[in-house]
Amino acid sequence: MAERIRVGILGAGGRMGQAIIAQITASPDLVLAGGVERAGHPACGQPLGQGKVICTNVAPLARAADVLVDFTSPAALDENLRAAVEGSAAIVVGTTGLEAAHHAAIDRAARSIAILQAANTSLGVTLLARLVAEATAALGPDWDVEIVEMHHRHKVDAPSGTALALGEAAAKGRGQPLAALRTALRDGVTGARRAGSIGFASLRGGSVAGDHSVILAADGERIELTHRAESREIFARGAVTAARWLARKPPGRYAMADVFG
Ligand SMILES: NC(=O)C1=CN([C@@H]2O[C@H](COP(=O)(O)OP(=O)(O)OC[C@H]3O[C@@H](n4cnc5c(N)ncnc54)[C@H](OP(=O)(O)O)[C@@H]3O)[C@@H](O)[C@H]2O)C=CC1
Ligand SMILES: O=C(O)C1=N[C@H](C(=O)O)C[C@H](O)C1
Repeated sequence: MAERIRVGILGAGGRMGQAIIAQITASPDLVLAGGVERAGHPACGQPLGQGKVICTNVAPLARAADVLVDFTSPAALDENLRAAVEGSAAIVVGTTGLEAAHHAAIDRAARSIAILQAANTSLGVTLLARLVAEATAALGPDWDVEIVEMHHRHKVDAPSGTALALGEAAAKGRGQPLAALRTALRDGVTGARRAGSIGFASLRGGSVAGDHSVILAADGERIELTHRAESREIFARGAVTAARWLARKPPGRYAMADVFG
């Protein structure tokens, strides 16, 4: 039997960390190499697979794992990437709220290790992004693009990483970067809509796992492309599929579309 792939979980005590641990425990070809949490977290020191949850630094886990899975916070990314590079571990980055400097750090690390960054690891959203790019390319700039997302009351970043990724897909369909088309948040007397722009709206409440709609609106008609996550299991499943796929890949930056084909 082939060697099992050793997976380390960054943010092991979090909502996604727990959902991913459940998926790995049910996968005979994978083994938990341990986890990392923030100092003082109740999970610190608890046994996890072949290791335990450590709360000091990521380096020992990166050395013990073939692949790390990171669902933490943007503030943790630099240290997580550094540990992955030093430990020669691949890394799946699912954390959202990333800024240009985080993406530059991912690009640098991808020169020496395999990295997959995705704001949404579900199969449905991976396909939705492709459909959105095709739709905006086909429809042209007379169709206004608005992206609406709703998430649970605990979410800390807005717009969601997925909404921004769908915005990137819509902008790509128009052959432009999102930065050139994105509108500022609307509040007060905003003036009329700027032609060709892409708008975002974020709702927060309850336990919603993640809903995203891309609305394409023209004079007299409207298309709405919607994805609804019914639970975190779809993200966890995709993250584990990505980790398995990435574990033995050469250095480089990859996306979920590479995994699902
Ligand atoms: N790509 C995708 O498909 C998905 C992405 N996400 C994203 O994943 C991230 C996590 O989401 P979720 O699990 O709901 O959030 P949680 O807050 O439940 O989990 C994050 C965990 O990481 C820990 N953490 C935060 N910062 C650090 C740090 N510097 N070092 C070590 N541990 C740290 C947190 O500890 P503490 O509680 O002490 O802060 C917490 O236990 C978010 O950015 C979210 O948007 C979520 C779902 C799907
Ligand atoms: O924080 C969440 O929960 C989610 N975050 C991701 C995002 O920001 O897009 C993915 C998913 O929608 C759930």
